[in-house]
Amino acid sequence: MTQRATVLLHPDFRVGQIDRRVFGSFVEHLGRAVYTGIYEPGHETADEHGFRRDVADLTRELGVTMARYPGGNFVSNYNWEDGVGPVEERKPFIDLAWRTIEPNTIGTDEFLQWAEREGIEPMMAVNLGTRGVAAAAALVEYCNGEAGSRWADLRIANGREKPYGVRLWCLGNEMDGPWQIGHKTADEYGKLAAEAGKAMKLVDPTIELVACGSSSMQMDTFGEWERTVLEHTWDVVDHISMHAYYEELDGDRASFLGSGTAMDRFIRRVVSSADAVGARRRSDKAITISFDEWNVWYLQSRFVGEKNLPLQKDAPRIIEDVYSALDAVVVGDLLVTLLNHADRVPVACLAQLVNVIAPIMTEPDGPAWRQPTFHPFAATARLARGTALDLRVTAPTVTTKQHGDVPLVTAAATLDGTEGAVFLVNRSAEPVEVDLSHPGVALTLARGVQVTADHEAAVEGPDHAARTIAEHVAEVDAPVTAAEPGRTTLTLAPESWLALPTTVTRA
Ligand SMILES: O=[N+]([O-])c1ccc(O[C@@H]2O[C@@H](CO)[C@H](O)[C@H]2O)cc1
Repeated sequence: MTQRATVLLHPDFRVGQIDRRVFGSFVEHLGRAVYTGIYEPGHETADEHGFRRDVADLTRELGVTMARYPGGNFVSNYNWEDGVGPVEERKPFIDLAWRTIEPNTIGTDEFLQWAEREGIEPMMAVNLGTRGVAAAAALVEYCNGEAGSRWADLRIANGREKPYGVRLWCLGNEMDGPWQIGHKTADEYGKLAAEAGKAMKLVDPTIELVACGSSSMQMDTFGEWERTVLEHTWDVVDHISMHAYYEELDGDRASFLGSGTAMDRFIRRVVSSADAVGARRRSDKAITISFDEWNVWYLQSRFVGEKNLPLQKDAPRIIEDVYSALDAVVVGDLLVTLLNHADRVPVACLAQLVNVIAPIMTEPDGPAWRQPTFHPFAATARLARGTALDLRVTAPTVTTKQHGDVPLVTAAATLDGTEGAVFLVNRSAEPVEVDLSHPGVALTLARGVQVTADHEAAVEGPDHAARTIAEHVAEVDAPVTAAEPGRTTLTLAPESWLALPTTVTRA
């Protein structure tokens, strides 16, 4: 018998306004993200600054609103001063995070000017691994200061008069992770982050600060880390970070397809941890979440075994995961989860943008192309505007090894005036009938985008990616099987993600 789910939608039931920064991404000095990724002078599409036009065009098509830089693990041993000033005077150094010789050809100015040209809001991270308060405050002054002080004047001497006005700042990266250069306990990090943040806001009171949360929900210190860090930083920070990567392990497809539920629980737990600190302090402040690293990453199954990286130079090929259509369905489902938490997750970054666990791939001196995961992100960034609606979803569940019971159908909906979008995921291997109930509301569902999962391992290179996309990503009519006033029935394809533009009018 066909499985059924119900989704109740009403324009008055709302989660919250969607912050466009939730469609951010991430450019780290890692592998080929920067060199031969966004930047490759001599490439046939390179602009006058040496940045690849083909990559920038795909970035625009992807709909990325914001980009985090320069790390990631990279930032925890980075001296930002080494990456500014005349390029010919910059010295290479050993990036200890990825054991790569970093030439310092691209630094703060080059990145910020690229982001500005491409209309992307930058999100900068400061080094709280090997450095501290003074270097962090100096970098804010370098980026945002007006003429008349040392670091702002250095920026001007380096050819940039106007302050960049970088609004979002990460206080370090994954400082709870033993792999991090300058790894700290929650107390050590919390105290340092509070002081660095205080100094940074004294330089520019308009900035927003992100404290490091846990590197994943599986960290032994998860929960206690958030509590301790927020106790120290409560008065100075605006957001706490979350990072999560999901992968299919041992062919356990059901758990992998349930990743969005794991992300949902992770968000609820971090919100609870933050609110518990606030409650104890009798504070009305709502700390929000910067989910500044999320994606599918074959981390345990591939990367962890390859962690003893040899020292390399010239932008080595590391962490260049190749994605399947199944991965794309999961990415779409993770976006559904983020939309459903629009009230507490204003900032998120798909990690990363180019070549490194990325929706966009390049060959040096060759083409740039989309991975299957490109499409659910691009469609969501394009369609999800205005307010996220608070849906009521009733769906059959499946018991998974990793996450226990997870629903077989997930959904999100957004509304901007009378224009909206509905996002639906079927995690089951069978078709599912969804009764979309919209009492008192006339709903039209237009042609949208569907991704259906595949069963093959992804193969490197543009040809396989193009074939997978041609076979599994399609523009489709809304799969409506019945409609009556206040109720529309749709059939969702097995293991699929669907985005449909809607118009919503009160009947
Ligand atoms: O679970 N792990 O073993 C693990 C290891 C590294 C790790 O790094 C994070 O992911 C990297 C790639 O985006 C970023 O540079 C860093 O912030 C995140 C998780």
